[in-house]
Amino acid sequence: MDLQAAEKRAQELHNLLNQYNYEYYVLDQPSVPDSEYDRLTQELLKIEEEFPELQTSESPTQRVGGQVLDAFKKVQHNVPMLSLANAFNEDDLRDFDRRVRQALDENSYSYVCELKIDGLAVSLKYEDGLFVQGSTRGDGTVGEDISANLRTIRSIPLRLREPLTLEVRGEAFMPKQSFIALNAIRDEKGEEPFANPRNAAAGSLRQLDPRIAASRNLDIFLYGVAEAEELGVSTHSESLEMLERLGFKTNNERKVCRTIDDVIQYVSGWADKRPKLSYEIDGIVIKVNSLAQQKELGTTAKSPRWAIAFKFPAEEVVT
Ligand SMILES: NC(=O)c1cnc(N)c2cc(Br)sc12
Repeated sequence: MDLQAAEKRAQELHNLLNQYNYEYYVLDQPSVPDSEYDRLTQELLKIEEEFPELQTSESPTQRVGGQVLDAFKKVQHNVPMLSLANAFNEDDLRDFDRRVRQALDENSYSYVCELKIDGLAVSLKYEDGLFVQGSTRGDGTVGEDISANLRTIRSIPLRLREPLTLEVRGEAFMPKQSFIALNAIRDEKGEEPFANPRNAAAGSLRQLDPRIAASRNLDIFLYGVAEAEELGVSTHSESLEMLERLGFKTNNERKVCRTIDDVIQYVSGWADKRPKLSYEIDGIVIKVNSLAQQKELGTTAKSPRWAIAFKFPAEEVVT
């Protein structure tokens, strides 16, 4: 096989492996057995061994780098990663709604309710559809570059289904079963167990050796697009649909609520459903759906006026 033929076959294998990875890790609906995925991966590794110039960073074989970092670089967030004000009861939610209604010129607005994933907030940057950088929230304006660790999360696409340049936000987390298994291994090794899945996810993503992060079965839900209005999106619901169209994993437990009464009903419905989830949540995020109204409401020094987090009490993890 000459370089031109190798390049053509490598591109075919990238497309196949990216699609199968998407089906398995994002849709949870694999269309081929693992053996087929492994066979194609071996074929690509063989081509890259024979033609090293084809072993590019976007290759599906390059999710886990071998280089151990000395430290994490700092990353400036051009669009600040905000934190949410908290609500703890129905009165807090009604106060929030009253503030929204008073601040908006018009009375017609709706909310989107989403599960508040108990993990680590991260930002992912793509250029022309290729994953170029991933970072932690940090203090909201400066985070740490953990690209090498985030690349190991199989539900994060290395190449989007459209060649867009954009930044997306989400929550990386450790599924409950992975957390239990990890602590069992740590216990056998006489190591300190992680207190909860959130700490385990944060500890895993702060490893300087990406092979450790790769071994921790981390996952992610994306829930925001920075500067979505510039991409022709007018509501948060449409942002989530765009994320899905691009190949990201989103959390489908979400509801558009026309009134705060609907929000309260949705929130109260989730309190006792948490144990059934395969991941931990610590509340429900409620956002004004219209991006124009979000802009009209603006933000305080660190939190948006157009969103609030209803917090549940800490969940007891079954060990
Ligand atoms: N769906 C969401 O907006 C969402 C889910 N889970 C989280 N931990 C967070 C945190 C912020 Br800040 S937003 C958000």
